[in-house]
This record gives sequence, C-alpha cells and structure tokens, in this order.
Amino acid sequence: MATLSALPLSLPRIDLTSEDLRPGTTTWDLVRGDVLQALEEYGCFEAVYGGSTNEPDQLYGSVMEQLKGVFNLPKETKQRFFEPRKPFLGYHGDLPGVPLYEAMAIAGVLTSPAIQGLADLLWSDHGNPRFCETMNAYAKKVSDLALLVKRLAFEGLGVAKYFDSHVNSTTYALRLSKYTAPDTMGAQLGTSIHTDKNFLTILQQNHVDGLEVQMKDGKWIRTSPSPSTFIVIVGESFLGWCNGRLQCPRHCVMMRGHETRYSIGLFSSLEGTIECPKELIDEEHPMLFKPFDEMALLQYTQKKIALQRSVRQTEEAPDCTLKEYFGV
Ligand SMILES: O=C(O)CCC(=O)C(=O)O
Ligand SMILES: [Fe+2]
Repeated sequence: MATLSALPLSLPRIDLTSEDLRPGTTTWDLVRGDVLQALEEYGCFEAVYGGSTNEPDQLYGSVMEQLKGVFNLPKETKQRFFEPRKPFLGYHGDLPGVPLYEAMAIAGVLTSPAIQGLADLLWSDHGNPRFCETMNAYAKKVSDLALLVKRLAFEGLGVAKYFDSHVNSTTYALRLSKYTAPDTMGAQLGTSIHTDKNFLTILQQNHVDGLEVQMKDGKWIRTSPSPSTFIVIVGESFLGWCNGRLQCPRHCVMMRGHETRYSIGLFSSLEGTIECPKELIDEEHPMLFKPFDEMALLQYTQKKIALQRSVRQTEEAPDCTLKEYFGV
C-alpha cells in the first residue's frame, strides 16, 4: 500500500447510464470494449450507474443511514449474527491487526429471506421493515449492475453463450463494513491487503475514501468514488473461470483522519465447481488452474490467516490463493 503522495493515478471510469446501452447498439459495443480493457488492465473500474432518476440517490442515502444504524447497535446485539456456514460471513469485529474494522456479511440475499432473518435477530421486537426494504432494494439494484458488467465481460471475452447458465448458478452476499476514524493523519490499516475470492464484487461507500487498488506494475491507486459511482472488482473465482485473461487486483482500505467510513459490497459468487470454458484455453493461453470451488478458496484463506496473522499487516500477504492452491 502506498502513501497518498505516491498515488497520482485513478481507475478508469465507465458510464453505464446511457439509455442506448442495449445489446446490438454501437454504445453497447463501445462500452463492452471499455469494460473488457479495464478488467484486463486493472481488474477493476469505477462504474457510473443508475443516475437517470431520483430513486438511486434516495436509495444511496437510505443505505448509508441503515449502515450507521446497524453498526450503532450494542456489540452484544451485533454478535448475535453468527454464521458458521461459510468463512467470513456473519458479524466480525475486534479482528487482530485491523482494530478499526467491523463487518456484517449476509449470504443468500435475493433468493432467501436472509435480510429479514438478520433484521429479526438484531431488532427482535419489530424486525426493522425499513432496513429490510432498503437492503432488498439495494441488493436488487446492484445485482442488476453485476449482471450488466458480466454480460459485457463475457461477450468481450467471446464466451457470451455461458452467460445464461452462469446467471442460474450465481448467488449474492451483501457485506456491510464500518471503518472507525483513526483520528490520526498518518494512514492506518482499515482492512488488510487481499484479493476477493468470489466472482465479482461491487462496492459503494459514504463520503470517506479509503479503498486502494494495486495495479499490474505494483503501484497503488487510491479510489475516490462519488455517491453515483460503484467500484467493480474481479475476484479470484472470475480469474480462474476466465483462465487468467482478466486481472484480479489486490486491494485494501487505508484510513486517515477523523471521519468514519462505511461501505457496502455486493459479492456475487458462482456455485459449485468452477471450470474455465474450453474457448478460453489454447496454445497461447494454456490452462492455468485446475477446477476449483469458492468454498475451498475461502477455507484455504481462512486457514492461512489463522496460521500467519502477521501477514495481514504487511506487503507479504499471499498474492492469490487460487494460484497457490489450484495452479496447474
Ligand atoms: O470497504 C471497502 O471499500 C472494501 C472492502 C473489501 O475489500 C471487502 O470487503 O472485500
Ligand atoms: Fe475486497
């Protein structure tokens, strides 16, 4: 991770709001080229999305309000949200090396009453309908963005025929995060350097910046999204699925100053065994990874973190679990 002065660059910004952004139009073809290039070069871009009505801004405001509300609950209440089914789900706070960080990760949003289940747990007297409405609407909106990005990327890679079956095997999780203000001007670690293990991540934040993304050449970009933009990040599952054609960037959160940061991410995952389509394997692109699944990546990562806690605070964090564990 870098110091602020060493971060002159910014991520590509791609406008996905055009009414003409429909398969078959010139706009579609141009945007597809931009998305593919950004994902090949950075594995990441800033998407402008959903700005044509007043509704997104209202939704953004409501989401940020709900984030504050949920993290303001007493610690014992938040700790009720324990989710042993998959690593990194449920409530996490007081983690070694990242004292500013707290998170709540909810699996099965969109296809199960997971959000209502969490609300019943946290607000057992009234089930907080406002929280549920807001989070459900948000998950729906951002999953539409995830689908749009994946459709463009699959087409760009020449494997559009896999899109429908991909959609049918996709699951979504929401992770709500809080990074308490460090009250220092020097940078403090918000969350450690990592690559996401899922397929595609889409992040939004309040007005406090902090997310840094590493480029191919090792340099770091500090992101500065606005309320109408989202940061799109390729995860290791997508990296494996596309046979390494896209970047899967390391990223982290560095906190400075006196304001608390809130962020929300929609993590889409591919269920079951992940295998690269044969069209993406040829002489020039030999198969890089054995078939794998996200759960194995998560379990391996969790074990590694437990074994080597100090890694979380240094540049020595593992580059890519997928390469280490499933590399050919
Ligand atoms: O809070 C953010 O902006 C990034 C969070 C993140 O990288 C993650 O939850 O995987
Ligand atoms: Fe991440």
